[in-house]
Amino acid sequence: MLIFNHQPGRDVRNNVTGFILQNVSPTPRRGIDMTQEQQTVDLPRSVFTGLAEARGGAVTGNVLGVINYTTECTGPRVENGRLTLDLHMAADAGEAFAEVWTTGREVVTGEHHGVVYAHDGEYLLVAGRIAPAGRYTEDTRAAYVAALDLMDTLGYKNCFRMWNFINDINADNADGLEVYRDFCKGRAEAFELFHFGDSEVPSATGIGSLGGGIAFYFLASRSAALTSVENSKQMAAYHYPRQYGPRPPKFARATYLATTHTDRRSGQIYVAGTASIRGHETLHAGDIEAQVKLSLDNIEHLISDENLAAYEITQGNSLHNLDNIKVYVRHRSDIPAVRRMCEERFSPNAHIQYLNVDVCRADLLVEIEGIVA
Ligand SMILES: C=C(O[C@@H]1C=C(C(=O)O)C=C[C@H]1O)C(=O)O
Repeated sequence: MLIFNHQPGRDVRNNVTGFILQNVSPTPRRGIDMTQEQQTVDLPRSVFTGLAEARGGAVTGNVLGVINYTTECTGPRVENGRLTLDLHMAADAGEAFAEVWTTGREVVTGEHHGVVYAHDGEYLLVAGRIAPAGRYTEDTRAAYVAALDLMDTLGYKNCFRMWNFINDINADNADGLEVYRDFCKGRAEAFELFHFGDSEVPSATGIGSLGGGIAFYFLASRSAALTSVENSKQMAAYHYPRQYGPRPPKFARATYLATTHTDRRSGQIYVAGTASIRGHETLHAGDIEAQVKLSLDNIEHLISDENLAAYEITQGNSLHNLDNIKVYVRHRSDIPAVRRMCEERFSPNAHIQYLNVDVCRADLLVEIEGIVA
């Protein structure tokens, strides 16, 4: 059973949640384990490639997983020994691409309460899917619980990045609640069950998709050092006021991942989906160019030494250090203008994918994410 949904006589929520409540201990999730303080670990890598190349094994090294941004949502599954998830994020085959995650060690795959995973002793990739439904809170909670329980069970407690692809993200659910807000409720409840403090939630993307209910994939580490980073010019999403839904979106603006607990100069920065928001408000409704500019300005500030000083991180980053970039654009006709503006500010060597999907607030036209690697 690889898709979460409610069927008469089989209540995934009660099964999974009941199991968890007996097993979760209320200990802090993170914190420096002194035995690990000086330990050095490698950092995970991802590349964008064509679907056929990813399938044909053109990517060398140990593959943690293949995420296909393609024309239908299937999986997650283990295919040719690799965790594979197909997301419905492309209108046709010409737009499709694969994101391949690689690691330095041998990878083992498996399945746990409906989620599929791959791990190498240091990093865990876990993927799941929730079937299309009239309501999502309970299935989201159950699916997240399965994934978070897996992290605890296998010992990958440092979850540093989550991606969520939500079909009909701005539509109303069966109760008149926006689907995105319905999803946020289930996610917040799952984090609560696992005693995640607000500053322990990972960076994330919560974005529209073209079909398939809700699909997700998460990355977690066993011993890499992790710091959640906020943007001093934006309100932390987990503090958004009630007007944005019954439970706020629980994610960090970025996560800083380093090879040792003392390294504050050469880590990776996983930048969450970033939009035209200051404080908690959407700015420039209806103006695509102004929204692109503010999204880029937000990322530029987020990864700057000025913002990172609060975390004692000094890397001298600019937008030229961002790579593995995804730009989500609500209206296809806006893509040429968005592309031109992004190319002006990102490095000419950056790998950038443009996707035509809805964004989590009806007034947002664009959103951008990436990695300083
Ligand atoms: C654009 C925003 O949120 C979006 C939704 C997210 C989520 O719910 O996980 C994470 C980042 C963005 O994809 C925002 O609130 O700034």
